[in-house]
Amino acid sequence: MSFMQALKARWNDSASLVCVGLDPEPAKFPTGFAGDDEGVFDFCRAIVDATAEYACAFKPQIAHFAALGAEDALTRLIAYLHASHPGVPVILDAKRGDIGSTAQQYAREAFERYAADAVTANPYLGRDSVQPFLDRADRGVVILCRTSNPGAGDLQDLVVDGRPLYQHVASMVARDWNENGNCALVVGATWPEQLREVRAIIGNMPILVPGVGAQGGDAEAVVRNAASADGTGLLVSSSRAILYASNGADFAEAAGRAARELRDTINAARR
Ligand SMILES: O=c1ccn([C@@H]2O[C@H](COP(=O)(O)O)[C@@H](O)[C@H]2O)c(=O)[nH]1
Repeated sequence: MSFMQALKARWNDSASLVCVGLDPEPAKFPTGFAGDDEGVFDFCRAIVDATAEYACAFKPQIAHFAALGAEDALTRLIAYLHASHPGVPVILDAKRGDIGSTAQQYAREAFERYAADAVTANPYLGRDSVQPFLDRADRGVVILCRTSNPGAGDLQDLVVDGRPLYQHVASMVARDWNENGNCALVVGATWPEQLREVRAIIGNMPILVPGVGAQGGDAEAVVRNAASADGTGLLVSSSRAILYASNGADFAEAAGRAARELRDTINAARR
């Protein structure tokens, strides 16, 4: 099954548009979890088991593992996700993109080494820098369009031929890059107006929406402005607000509760 087929099936089966972000930060772990490979894996596994029921996808952020030298934990975590929660797609948030020969290695890293179902990619270098990902029709390519951070507009809003650059990215991906039907876009929850504009450009293509929770985005506005015609089309991603909902012994239950509450907030807005 391809990433897009798996995502559609999971939206349906879970009745959830929540993507649980996995950004391990040992300083925020509860007592008893070390910052080494073992501790990172054990913490993330507990979070995954507590939240899978409410998740349409998981999104491990590669820098949070690599900075700790915990790449083995990431490999084991994705293998664990596939084995214990089959059917829940895994998006590796790596924001890759480089000249073709290097991009090929990034594609191998995401899809062979880590066995991710999809990867985030940066379109700044142009189509050839993303082509090795696009060529993998069975895997997803989630392309940065209008990011959630405060400085997103510095470059992404620059007006080119009468419209902002992020709208060109949206059009180009929807019209030209999505030949294999395996593309999605990233648009931050912190920009509801831009979400609405992007949805109008791209039809039903999925949008990964980080920025609810710790970054303050409004989940209801995300759904109102950017759900697709059938009420899906979104992966509303939250990391810290779920992972660190409690740093006590109840951390996993608190994470499950936070994921469930986000799912319910989103679903109330879908009706
Ligand atoms: O525009 C973007 C693209 C990616 N991210 C990533 O999502 C999570 C957000 O974490 P929170 O704790 O829910 O704020 C993180 O991994 C970012 O690297 C993003 O925030 N914005």
